[in-house]
Amino acid sequence: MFWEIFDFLSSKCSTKTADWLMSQTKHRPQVAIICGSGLGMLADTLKCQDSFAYSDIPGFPQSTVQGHAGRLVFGELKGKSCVCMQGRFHMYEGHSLLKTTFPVRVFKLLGVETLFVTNAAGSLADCLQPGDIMIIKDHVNFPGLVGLNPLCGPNDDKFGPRFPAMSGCYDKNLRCLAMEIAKQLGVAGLMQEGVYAMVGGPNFETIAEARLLHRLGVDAVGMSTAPEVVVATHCGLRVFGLSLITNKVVKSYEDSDSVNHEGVLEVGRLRSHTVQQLVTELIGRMEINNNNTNNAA
Ligand SMILES: O=P(O)(O)O[C@H]1O[C@H](CO)[C@@H](O)[C@H]1O
Ligand SMILES: Nc1nc2[nH]cnc2c(=O)[nH]1
Repeated sequence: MFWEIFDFLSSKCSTKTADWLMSQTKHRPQVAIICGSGLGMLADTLKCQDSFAYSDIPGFPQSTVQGHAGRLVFGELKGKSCVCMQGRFHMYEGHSLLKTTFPVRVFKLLGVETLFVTNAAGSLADCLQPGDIMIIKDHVNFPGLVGLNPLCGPNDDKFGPRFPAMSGCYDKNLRCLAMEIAKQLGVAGLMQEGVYAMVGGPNFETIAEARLLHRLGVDAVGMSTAPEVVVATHCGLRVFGLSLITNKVVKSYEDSDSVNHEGVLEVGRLRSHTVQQLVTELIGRMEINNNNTNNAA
């Protein structure tokens, strides 16, 4: 009963929100971008903007984290129609996973075909330094592995199947194109592919946790992204993801470094231009398949 009410509300709500947005803007986005902590400047690249505070959008959750402005920006980028979330929702804010991923289904209903997810993350791999950019090749969804998954509850067949495959959820062609663009922009030295892991947060890792993640083969860790990608893949969106490495995760008891959110945001500011260039070129050069038949509407 509980799940039935929840599911009904989610499905109805996303349709209501998408309809409201379509009544307020002429943009019909093909691409959606979710900005990670300190990466909200990605929206500044959009031309002919229509912008909405989350608090004005029916059904939208509210951002509570510093570095997440809480605005949905529509606009054009290199001839493609885009929508950009300046601020995402995290599980640790107290949102249900249905709420943290709610915008993804709204994007599907708006006709979006490709989702760009970005985040700030700590590095566990020795070869990833603060300021580097990791193209996400795959993820480990730790909350998902223990049942904290936005797809739990009755399946909404309008969006996708009960048991969606997640192998290949980060599009290989887009990953290759991103590396090619990085070479042309002269920033290939900052970039490599890796595995992102989502943990629940809001605390950063203990040293024992950091060592565990490292041994498990995780390259970068954060507190977001995986649920959005699961929901996007479930409803057939193509996904590209990148992590801006904002800090090294402390793995040694001898190391006196410690991470804080202000430092995370600062690295975002320092790398804003490069991240903007990469995303702009990638969106400009990627093919749109127009395979969002919008059959979830
Ligand atoms: O994942 P995004 O939203 O980029 O933010 C990352 O940065 C914050 C910690 O500084 C956490 O919210 C973590 O998930
Ligand atoms: N969990 C986690 N999230 C982050 N976001 C940015 N840096 C970090 C980090 O070191 N750990």
